Amino acid sequence: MPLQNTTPKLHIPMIQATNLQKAYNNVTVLNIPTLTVARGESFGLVGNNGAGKTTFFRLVLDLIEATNGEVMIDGQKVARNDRWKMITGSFLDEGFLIDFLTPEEYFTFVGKLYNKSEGDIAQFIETMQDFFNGEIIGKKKLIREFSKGNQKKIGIAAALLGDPQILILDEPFTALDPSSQIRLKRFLIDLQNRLNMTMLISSHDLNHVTEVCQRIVVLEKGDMVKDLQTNEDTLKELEAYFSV
Ligand SMILES: Nc1ncnc2c1ncn2[C@@H]1O[C@H](COP(=O)(O)OP(=O)(O)OP(=O)(O)O)[C@@H](O)[C@H]1O
Repeated sequence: MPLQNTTPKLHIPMIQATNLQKAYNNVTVLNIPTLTVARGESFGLVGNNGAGKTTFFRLVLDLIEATNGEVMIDGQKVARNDRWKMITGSFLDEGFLIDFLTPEEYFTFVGKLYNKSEGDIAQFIETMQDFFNGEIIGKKKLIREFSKGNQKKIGIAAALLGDPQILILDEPFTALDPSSQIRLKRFLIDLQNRLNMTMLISSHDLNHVTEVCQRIVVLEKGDMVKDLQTNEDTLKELEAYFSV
């Protein structure tokens, strides 16, 4: 057997950013000298509007090109190959959806990308029923006809359809009703505990993000200004930081 197949990868960080910079019109909007996310870590990203959170996620997912530096997932440069895509699930915004399909058609489409059978997809939908709260399946509506919150649920579910090792969600709690926010929190914590899933989650809600993430990084104008292991003081520390 070739050596690379027998070498355990456990020592390689799940996500590694090195000298990562993004500039628009010569203005740097993100500057991360080095950042490592370990396997199974739940990583929360907070920061005011325009701090660079979505830009960072777009760079991690190779949706935009870095001005300098690189991101590696599972030891592979995201900008050089596709293998990391099979272990990465993500939902940043409704641009990820195909909104002229019904949710069922969309899940079938995404499931096929991950070689899922019809039975696998039906079983997956069943596991999401609590999160969907009876509002998504069997409605005979196109995704574009659903509310923003329900579109978000469809996108988050689709991100999980390929059994990812890494889940990247941009502001997943925004637009969800309070019951759905609580269900989503429980669901994410369960995925961490049961599957050791690595998570990157941005949020403007300091309560939610500190409940769900073991580590919180604060971005300010593109710079990482805090990197905290979550404990009982973290919420207070963040509230103090953001209070004006
Ligand atoms: N395509 C673009 N062209 C020019 N500037 C851009 C572009 N995309 C993002 N920016 C700028 O990059 C900066 C970071 O934006 P980004 O969307 O990453 O912030 P964010 O932290 O996700 O903000 P929010 O909390 O408002 O969603 C902002 O100043 C934004 O105006």
